[in-house]
Amino acid sequence: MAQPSSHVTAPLKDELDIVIPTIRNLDFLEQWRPFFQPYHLIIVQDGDPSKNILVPDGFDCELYNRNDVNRVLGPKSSCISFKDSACRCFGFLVSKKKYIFTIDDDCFVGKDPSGKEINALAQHIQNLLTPSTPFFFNTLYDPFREGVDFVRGYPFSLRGGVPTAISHGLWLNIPDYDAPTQLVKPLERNTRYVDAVLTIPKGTLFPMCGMNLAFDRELIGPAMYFGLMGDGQPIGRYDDMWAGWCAKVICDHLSLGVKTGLPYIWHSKASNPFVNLKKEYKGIYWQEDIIPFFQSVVLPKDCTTVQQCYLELSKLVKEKLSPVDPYFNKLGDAMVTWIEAWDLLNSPAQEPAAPVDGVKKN
Ligand SMILES: O=c1ccn([C@@H]2O[C@H](COP(=O)(O)OP(=O)(O)O[C@H]3O[C@@H](CO)[C@H](O)[C@H]3O)[C@@H](O)[C@H]2O)c(=O)[nH]1
Ligand SMILES: [Mn+2]
Repeated sequence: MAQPSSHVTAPLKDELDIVIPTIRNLDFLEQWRPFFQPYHLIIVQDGDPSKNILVPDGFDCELYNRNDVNRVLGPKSSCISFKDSACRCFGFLVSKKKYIFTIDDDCFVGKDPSGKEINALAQHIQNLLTPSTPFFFNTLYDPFREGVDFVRGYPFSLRGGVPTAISHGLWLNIPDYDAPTQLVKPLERNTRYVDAVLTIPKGTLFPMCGMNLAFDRELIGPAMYFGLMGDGQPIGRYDDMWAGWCAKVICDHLSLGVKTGLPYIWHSKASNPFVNLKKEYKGIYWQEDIIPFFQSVVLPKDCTTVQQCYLELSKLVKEKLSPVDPYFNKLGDAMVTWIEAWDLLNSPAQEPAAPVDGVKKN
């Protein structure tokens, strides 16, 4: 039984937007109502814009469909994917808030081992508001959690940590497996609740999943581009992975932190593994070249903003990865278009975007 909304806190309710990419009705919001109702939702409707997406009453939300994306961005809309969850990054563009929480519409409220419902949003906020420790590993995990601290031998000069840019949550029930793994393990369910939050060490990449993810938009927003995926592209379902690799390299360069672990959500996967295999198979072998590329990236010292780092990265993507496939030339150009769109929509003079074809509901 969901907690009555009167008993649920709503930290940062005016500084955080919830971004949901969707191709289906959003009934799942009923279960999240106690946790999400105080917040503003940005819904990015993918696929056919003429399809009517039902949103439960009582949520403060704006819904953007593809017609809105094209209207708001004009020719720059070419950088926003179509028919892939990558479209969610349009919501990151149009938000005006400091924090973003993005969640998939087949993710539900999880329960911790005591049976208590998990307020995933509050845990992400706790992760983002406390420092990360990428330069020296704390063996008792996140030292800024209640009841934990730095262990003996941890340099005092490093105990201040660094600002946290990304909070990566996990999933009970259906784990975020790639299609081959899901095909050979169709019945595997994640029942393991690990009560830990870890900073991902500097110099280490990780597979960022977009289904239960929060980030500080002012610290790392311009790097959270989910790439060119889906319709018309040779690859899909690597949207969040691409953003995670780019963002982690930039976080390392700018001394920002990335945390993974709590909170858990309950994932009841809606997609088909055979369809997924067709979308992601190129990514499965391309990533054997992509990962060494990101591991080798050294950004110039004079890159001091996320945008500068990202534009430098786009040049390296075109130079180093286009021999893997010409797609990376197109992706490198789309990365530049994304930054142009980001700077356009986030310049002080810019009026906030608003859906016209989509709907604004209060
Ligand atoms: O063409 C599409 C397909 C889906 N969406 C929306 O995106 C999310 C994720 O879709 P779904 O839950 O069906 O996919 P999964 O296989 O469970 O998860 C994948 O999605 C990414 C994580 O977010 C990652 O690639 C995989 O983990 C839902 O909200 C769909 O409605 C879409 O917008 N367009
Ligand atoms: Mn899913």
